[in-house]
Amino acid sequence: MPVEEFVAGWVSGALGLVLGHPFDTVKVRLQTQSTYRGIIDCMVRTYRRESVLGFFKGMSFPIASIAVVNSVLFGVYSNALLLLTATSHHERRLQPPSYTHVFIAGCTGGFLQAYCLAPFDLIKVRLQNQTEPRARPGSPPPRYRGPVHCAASIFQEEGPRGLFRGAWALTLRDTPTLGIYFVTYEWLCRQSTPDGQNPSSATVLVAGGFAGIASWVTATPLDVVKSRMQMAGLGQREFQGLLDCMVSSARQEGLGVFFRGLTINSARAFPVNAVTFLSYEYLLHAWG
Ligand SMILES: CN(C)C(=N)NCCC[C@H](N)C(=O)O
Repeated sequence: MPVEEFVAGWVSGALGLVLGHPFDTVKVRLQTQSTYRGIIDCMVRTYRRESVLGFFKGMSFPIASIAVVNSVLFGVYSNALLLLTATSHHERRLQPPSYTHVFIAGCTGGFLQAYCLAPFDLIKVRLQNQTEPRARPGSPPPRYRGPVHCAASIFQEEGPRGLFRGAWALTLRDTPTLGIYFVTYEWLCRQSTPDGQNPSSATVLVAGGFAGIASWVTATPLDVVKSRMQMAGLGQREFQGLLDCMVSSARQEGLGVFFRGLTINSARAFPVNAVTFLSYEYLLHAWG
């Protein structure tokens, strides 16, 4: 089993993550808290109350976990294509796989990464939603003191299964949308690259960016549901399950609720995924 894809997936994912985390914090807050009037209001209030550090809350755990999550995604994707088409990454420029194979391999990568991602994503979302400024003498401490304390508290208060809160919504979000992600990327690369050649860096950047946008646009409704289910259990709203979360959110806030965070998600998706694909292709080429 080729391992380069796993390593390239890890490095490229980490670069994209640091770039996109501030946008991700604003998105999560818009999706789960109804107190903000929009993106700018959320950014201004976060900055005023928590300084620039507020945008980076909850980033340390994803950085640690991206090694597993992104390498599983890219590694499983590439190895699934190897199984389906009997071609390695380098051979695929001369013998491009069908879009059906790309979609199936992307869905497989998405499905498996969702299970690795679930507990890390839960902790990230819980920490991102803490709006308290950094601890000052006399001010009440935030509920979670950091990622390890957050994981331990969830384990104690909500049980081991609590760490997988929202995992089902996450799996439903990631399985088809990662198929869309890789199909969009492949399609855009093939449109602007002569047969048998490697796509240029500019093509990879644009195709990666639009692959990110296409996948996040389709992922946003289930992303909202996932974030809300992850925040349930904190003594706020409780849901009976995924369907209950969808129905009660739509009843109380209208159908528009499923598109919360769409703009910021798309704005974040372009640079994050442009950098992710560029570094992924670059590393595989360099090791080639
Ligand atoms: C729609 N979904 C779930 C994705 N496209 N996932 C791939 C993640 C890529 C990058 N780390 C990001 O956060 O955009």
